[in-house]
Amino acid sequence: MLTRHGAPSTPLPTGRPATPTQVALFRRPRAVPRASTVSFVSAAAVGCVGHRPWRRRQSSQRHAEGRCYQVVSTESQGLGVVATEPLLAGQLVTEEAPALRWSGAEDEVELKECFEELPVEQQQELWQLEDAFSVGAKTLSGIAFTNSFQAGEPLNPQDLDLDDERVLYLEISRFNHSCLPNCEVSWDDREGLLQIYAGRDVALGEDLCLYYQDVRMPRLSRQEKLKSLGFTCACRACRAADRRSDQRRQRMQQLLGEMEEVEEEEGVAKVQELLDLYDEEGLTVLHYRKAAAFKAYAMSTALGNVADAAKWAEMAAEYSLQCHGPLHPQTKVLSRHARRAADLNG
Ligand SMILES: C[S@@+](CC[C@H](N)C(=O)[O-])C[C@H]1O[C@@H](n2cnc3c(N)ncnc32)[C@H](O)[C@@H]1O
Repeated sequence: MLTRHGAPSTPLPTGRPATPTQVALFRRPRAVPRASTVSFVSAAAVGCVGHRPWRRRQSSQRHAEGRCYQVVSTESQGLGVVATEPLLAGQLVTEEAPALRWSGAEDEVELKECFEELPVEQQQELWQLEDAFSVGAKTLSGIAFTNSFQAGEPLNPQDLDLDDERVLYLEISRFNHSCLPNCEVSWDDREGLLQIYAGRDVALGEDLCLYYQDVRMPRLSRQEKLKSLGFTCACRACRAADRRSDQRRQRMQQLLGEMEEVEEEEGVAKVQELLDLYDEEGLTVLHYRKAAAFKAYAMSTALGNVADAAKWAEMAAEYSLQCHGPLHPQTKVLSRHARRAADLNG
């Protein structure tokens, strides 16, 4: 919340992705029937906002020819996902209903009971998923540790709580992590769907990757954190081990910390520096940019700078449109702010 700046009391959209996270134990999960409406989406323009087109075409059937991606074997990351056609920034890549949804802790026996309530076909699919934790034979909890997401879109990373609801998806589980991701997730609370959007334009044949954790830190810190998720990151950024990249990400981390304390005027300059660093680093994550723009909007509002406030609000709304789509509550709220700020600016 940015209320202490006297700016909008709207919850601040943050850059925290819904990440597959290790959960120690499990409580009774609920089996969620797999929606027959799971849709796979490919490209076609139906709308255009500002300089960044927002595009989607929805296929109502779940079949291969409706998809814009394919699951393939990768060299060093097991299975992964590649684009089977060029994608545009802000394009909905896929959305999926969870196969399992449970309150995320404590009882493996109950997890097993719940798993057994799933139709056999789904049980078999679930056993095919990666298990990065078990030594020898796969276990259900190992699969859940490796592939589940936290349900919902918490406002702050600190909100992450092991009791939170967890969700597991059969298809989306195949998206690998990258510290230079080109896709990001959005939670659709209305239907419990997880959606994946292209964070930038993507070429045919490119790997489609999410980020399982905040990637705005130097390589060694990223690697250490990812080890707790059971693997050593082999993404392009980690393989490159570039000293300048580490310096940029170190500075991002520093700026994000400073932003919590800073005076508004200095804060807007820091947001701009952060966005410039994202550009230099090729870090296209729309959630990060949306959060930064919203922060600058709030601070510009507090400073009474209506022209800047209108510019930042429009930017935040546009990023939200691209990483959440037009119906998401954050997009609606940010669009309202953008309209109000534009009116004030005349
Ligand atoms: C959610 S699964 C992703 C799909 C998985 N590759 C598969 O074969 O089903 C997460 C697992 O994929 C692998 N993985 C994902 N991103 C990776 C990366 N950047 N580097 C190395 N392994 C990765 C790790 O084994 C990790 O535990």
